Amino acid sequence: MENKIQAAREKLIVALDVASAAEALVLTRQLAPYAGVFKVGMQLFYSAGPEVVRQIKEQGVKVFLDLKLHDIPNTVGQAAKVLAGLGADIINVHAAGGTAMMQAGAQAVKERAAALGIPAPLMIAVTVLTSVDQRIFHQEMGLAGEIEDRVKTWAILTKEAGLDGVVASPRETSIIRQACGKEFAIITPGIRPAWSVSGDQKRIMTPAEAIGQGASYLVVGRPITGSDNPPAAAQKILQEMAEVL
Ligand SMILES: O=C(O)c1cc(=O)[nH]c(=O)n1[C@@H]1O[C@H](COP(=O)(O)O)[C@@H](O)[C@H]1O
Repeated sequence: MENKIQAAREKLIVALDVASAAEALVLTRQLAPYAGVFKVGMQLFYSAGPEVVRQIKEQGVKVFLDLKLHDIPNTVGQAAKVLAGLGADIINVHAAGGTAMMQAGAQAVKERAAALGIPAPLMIAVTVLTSVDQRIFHQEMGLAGEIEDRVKTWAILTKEAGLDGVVASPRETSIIRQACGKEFAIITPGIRPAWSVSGDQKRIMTPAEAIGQGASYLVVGRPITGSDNPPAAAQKILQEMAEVL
């Protein structure tokens, strides 16, 4: 069981959606025994600045820098180059930006990492956000068909563009795994243990279900960071993941 707990820890990403480096570092210290990766998103990065990436890494954990780049290829390439220099382990863009944009980001990251002599971060594309349901997809975004078909198409495009994986809901994981193979990284937010509230997330699954579908990593934020006892919540989720590994 100890091996399975360790394997589960490598797959658990805690979303540090907090407003300051101080709060992020307290959570990282408390939760590092249970999670191997910590996610710095827009709120934390915009308030604490790039330095927070290094501060979190000093705790001996990996950093997923979730800034979801989405712009013209040149702009994304230049921005990705800067982010690769911060030492993040995972960086992401939006697949909706298209092949040329994803390629520009991926190439810039590889070149910058090679120039610095550091391992290249995983370059990941966000498919359809987990807060989007079929109604929003059709009526507000004006997209036809099923969400899972769009996710599959974008996952294949992502792989063809030379990226390492995608962010998607756990509900699309098995379709992506089938289409893109076992080496392709699938990062799944929208994780809600049976004891937690769904909030703004729409396409959700429990930690055990997401692992059962073949997710490479699970992103969990509020069920852990918003609980009265974050380490206990993280431990409970880790246990649930380990039981099905
Ligand atoms: O790229 C992401 O990480 C992401 C993509 C997505 O489709 N859905 C999604 O929730 N996320 C992120 O995953 C985290 C989920 O947090 P909780 O809903 O609090 O568990 C947030 O930090 C989101 O920004």
